[in-house]
Amino acid sequence: MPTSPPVEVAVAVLTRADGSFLLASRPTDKLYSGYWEFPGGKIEAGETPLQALTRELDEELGITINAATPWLTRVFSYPHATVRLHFYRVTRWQGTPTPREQQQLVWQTADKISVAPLLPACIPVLRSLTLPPVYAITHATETGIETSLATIQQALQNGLKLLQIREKAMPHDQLEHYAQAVVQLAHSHQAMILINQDIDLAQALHTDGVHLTSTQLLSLTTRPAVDWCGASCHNQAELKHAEQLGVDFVTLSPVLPTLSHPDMKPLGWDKFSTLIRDYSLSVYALGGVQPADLATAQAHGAHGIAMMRGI
Ligand SMILES: Nc1nc2c([nH]c(=O)n2[C@H]2C[C@H](O)[C@@H](COP(=O)(O)OP(=O)(O)OP(=O)(O)O)O2)c(=O)[nH]1
Repeated sequence: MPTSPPVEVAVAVLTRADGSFLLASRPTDKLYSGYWEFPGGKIEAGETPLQALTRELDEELGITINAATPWLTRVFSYPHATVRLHFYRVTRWQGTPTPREQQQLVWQTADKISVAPLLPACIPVLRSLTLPPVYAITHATETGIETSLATIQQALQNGLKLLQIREKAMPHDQLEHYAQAVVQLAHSHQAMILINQDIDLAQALHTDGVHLTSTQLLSLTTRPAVDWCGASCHNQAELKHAEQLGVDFVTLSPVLPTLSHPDMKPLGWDKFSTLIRDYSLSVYALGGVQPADLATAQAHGAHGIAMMRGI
């Protein structure tokens, strides 16, 4: 029997400055009535996802979108249909969200959801929403350990929440000591810490997980047993494999010319956004990017930016 194409849906993660986002209960006349969901609805013929979202937020909440960036696209199969959800992050709007379809509205944070049940397709997205916009990567072999630890401490004090230890040329003994110090620093600031490549060390030091190299990613057929798993990607094949493996997020690089990989041709923002159009995982733009590039990265579909220098 031929399968029908997925129903295309545009969905808004309407986010306030404090990081909380809006959930709405589904009205009584709809399937899954009473379930909580992100505001949005089906994309009509001839509409782009953003046009549909603009219409839906006006109809459902009486607001006008001022700033929205593409985020994740996830396919989910319900018994009644398969849906493809085009998530947008909406950070600025005009008007106050007001229930226009007898729905209830509630502001929530990803780590503390107080309403239930959620539409099943929304649940995996909550994990992605806990990921911060900046992902820092260490380069202590270059700067020296003391400088690196001082820089990390300062960055943590300034709000850094996600860090990868990537010291490919550091002798193993030294790496263990350095990593121990970084884990302690990160955890004392409620930041997450991943280790590049070394799954055993990541587990031994009670880090939050591992960041796979692209070669390691392609060689794996099952996801490592860690809480958080990131992966480095440079092309479509790696992006696809990361999805199949079920990692939590990826970096895609190099976006711009970068000191650490001077021989690699940068993707540029257009190719970057083409590669991750309709992608289901959070993507950090990496390679030559600076804090000032965050808005550009998000406008091109990135979750955020990853940086070695510039933290
Ligand atoms: N709006 C929204 N829909 C979601 C989410 N998660 C999820 O699986 N869906 C599914 C449920 C539905 O099958 C589909 C959206 O359809 P809908 O019935 O709400 O669409 P609509 O507002 O255009 O309403 P209608 O014209 O069909 O009555 O997407 C979500 O977070 N928000």
